[in-house]
Amino acid sequence: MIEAHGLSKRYGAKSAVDNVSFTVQPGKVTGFLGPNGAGKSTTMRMIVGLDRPTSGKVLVNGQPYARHKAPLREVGALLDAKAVHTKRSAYNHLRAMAATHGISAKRVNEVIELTGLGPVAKKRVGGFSLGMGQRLGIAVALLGDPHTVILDEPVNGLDPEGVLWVRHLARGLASEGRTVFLSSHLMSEMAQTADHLIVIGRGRIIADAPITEIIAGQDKIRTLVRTDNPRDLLLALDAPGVAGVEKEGGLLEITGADPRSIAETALERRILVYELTPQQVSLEDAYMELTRDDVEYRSQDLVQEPVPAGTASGKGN
Ligand SMILES: Nc1ncnc2c1ncn2[C@@H]1O[C@H](COP(=O)(O)OP(=O)(O)OP(=O)(O)O)[C@@H](O)[C@H]1O
Repeated sequence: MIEAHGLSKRYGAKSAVDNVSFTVQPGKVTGFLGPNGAGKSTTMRMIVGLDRPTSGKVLVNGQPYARHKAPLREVGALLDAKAVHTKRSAYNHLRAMAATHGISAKRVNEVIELTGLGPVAKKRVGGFSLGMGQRLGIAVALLGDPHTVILDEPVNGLDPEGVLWVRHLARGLASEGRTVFLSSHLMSEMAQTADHLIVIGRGRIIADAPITEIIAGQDKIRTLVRTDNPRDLLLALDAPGVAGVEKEGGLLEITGADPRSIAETALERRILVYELTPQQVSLEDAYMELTRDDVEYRSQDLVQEPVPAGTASGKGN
């Protein structure tokens, strides 16, 4: 179990993590979801003692990470897949890690097998693809057979087969009763892997709930209706929980009423409807909506507004 209490991290004037509290339970995959720069890596680094909190604390199985006698057996983490000695082979890298933590050579072979590194285990890590490097990072995280596994963006650089493999691995580890904490900026990935989601934006928690609850919360029926008489249809549909907005050209966007009941109401009132399109709110849309104000850099911020001809600011005149 991981417990964060009022955890904050500032880098000078920059607040990377801002008074965050959450619990990551064993026996589940918990997804840590947020846009770039939201504070996921910083939080994960604080969990394993690589960054010192400015305030607050975080405990792993009841103790700060550094207090555990055999931390690698307690917590396995993939935080930066590139942080390896590039001249060593994957096997030698794992052997060296194992030797310094009293872990057997047998376990090294087990994790090589488990992560599918067998065919490249004797090759120099420097020549590894992003995906192979990622698998090596996961092998290191699993070396101590830890109760708690923390993986920062584990599917980064993996091909579809690799993504599936991480998904099965995470689910398998959780089914053995371990605490599994995975970060991602992709809702679609988390939706298929996690049981529980913690969503972070600009260093603050914006959602912390079982994935089923998050999906259910987004399950609003939205229907686009085109009619000759939008006003009358809106009046006729007026009921608690039903809302409608009139868009251009007789187009209505209706929430809270299913398409059939909209059609029935229109028929009763003899209002002509010539388009009726149920809209699916995808989980990805819901996530974008949830984090819209919490994205650190938006693509539009990076695009210069074009200046219409003849309205230049006077430069060069
Ligand atoms: N060592 C540092 N010095 C200064 N600022 C930092 C440092 N590390 C992180 N930050 C800033 O803190 C904020 C959170 O960064 P963090 O890497 O934790 O986010 P993230 O959610 O992991 O994002 P990403 O998905 O891009 O890795 C960002 O604004 C980042 O620029």
